[in-house]
Amino acid sequence: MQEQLYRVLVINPGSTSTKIGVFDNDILIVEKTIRHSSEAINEFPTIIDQYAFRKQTILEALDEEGMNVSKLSAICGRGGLLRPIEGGTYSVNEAMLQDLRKGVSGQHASNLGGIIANEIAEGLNIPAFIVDPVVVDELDPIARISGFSLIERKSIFHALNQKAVARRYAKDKGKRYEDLRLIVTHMGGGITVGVHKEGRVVEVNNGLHGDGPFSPERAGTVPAGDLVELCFSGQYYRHEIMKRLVGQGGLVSYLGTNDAVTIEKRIQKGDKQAELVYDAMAYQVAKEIGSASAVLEGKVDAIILTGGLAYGKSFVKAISDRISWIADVAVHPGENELQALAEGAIRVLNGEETAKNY
Ligand SMILES: Nc1ncnc2c1ncn2[C@@H]1O[C@H](COP(=O)(O)OP(=O)(O)O)[C@@H](O)[C@H]1O
Ligand SMILES: CCCC(=O)OP(=O)(O)O
Repeated sequence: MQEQLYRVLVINPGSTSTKIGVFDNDILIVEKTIRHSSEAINEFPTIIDQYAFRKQTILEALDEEGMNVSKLSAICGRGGLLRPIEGGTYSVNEAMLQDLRKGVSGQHASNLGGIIANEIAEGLNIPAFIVDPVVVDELDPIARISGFSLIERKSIFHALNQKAVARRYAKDKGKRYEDLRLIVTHMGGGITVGVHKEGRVVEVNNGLHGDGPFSPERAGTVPAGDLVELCFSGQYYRHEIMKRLVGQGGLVSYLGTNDAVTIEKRIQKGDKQAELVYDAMAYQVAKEIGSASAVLEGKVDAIILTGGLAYGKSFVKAISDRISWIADVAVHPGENELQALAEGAIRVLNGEETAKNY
């Protein structure tokens, strides 16, 4: 019997890029990454204000590739900051759209994934899905304790790619993901270090506006008392401080750009400040991996480095030199997110799974 062909458009809005792919079943036939400078992104006061710009970017990219959208079977977007939920493929519904528009758990570009997928799908009368959104929550109870009873730690991370890369690593080693103890470090616009203990992410830093290493555009953990003083100094509005932490934090705040490639060039030309800050980011990532290894009591099968920053050889070396004593370091540059989104949609289209309801 001939296999049914499903053509799926996948949409992955990240903080520094919009990535799209078109798949015929699990075969990628079109892939496009559009990078956004921090200036371009910072022109928009809120994430939802980026909606028309991101959607237009996607439609233009499809047009450039000569892709006829009328042949699509479904559209799948990266899921955003919803209420905490278990992993899986979800149909986009009205409750989800409302929460994404509101930013019920915060503001991040991935909130636009489900919204744009739904908008294009509605016009074509086909289903829209999201898969493993950034709020997938498998934290152990102990990991939720922040040390301040009014504030609970949250699971906000690159769930889609961390899970996809971890599963791929297990498969390559001929093992089951559920049998491994891995530390997966996704290094993109945000950086998250997840402790994958036998198939569950029991500990991870909240890479949006919680804690962990600083990243190209996020502040990560900052000294709490000093932050409180700044908030009440009368110098800043709430939204300004938030923007300094998310969007204008990290590399952007020290060096004015979220682009590690530009920073590497500046370092090669002798820019000492760029060298110090870039190495400080590697140092903080290494510290977070060290603390993740304590969660696993030192019994770590492998440390996986992934995301766009994992293309940077000197950056990867600066981390590896500090942590390779813990376990083998596997480098998986870029991400598996487009494939993981397509596979999640196709599992539902071919009846292998039923889409979950939000
Ligand atoms: N070849 C490369 N070398 C070093 N850094 C890179 C390279 N390619 C991309 N990056 C950096 O990776 C970061 C973006 O990672 P990515 O995973 O694409 O982020 P996001 O999905 O959050 O937009 C940027 O700082 C970018 O400059
Ligand atoms: C909100 C956690 C996921 C994240 O930081 O994604 P980007 O690196 O794509 O911004």
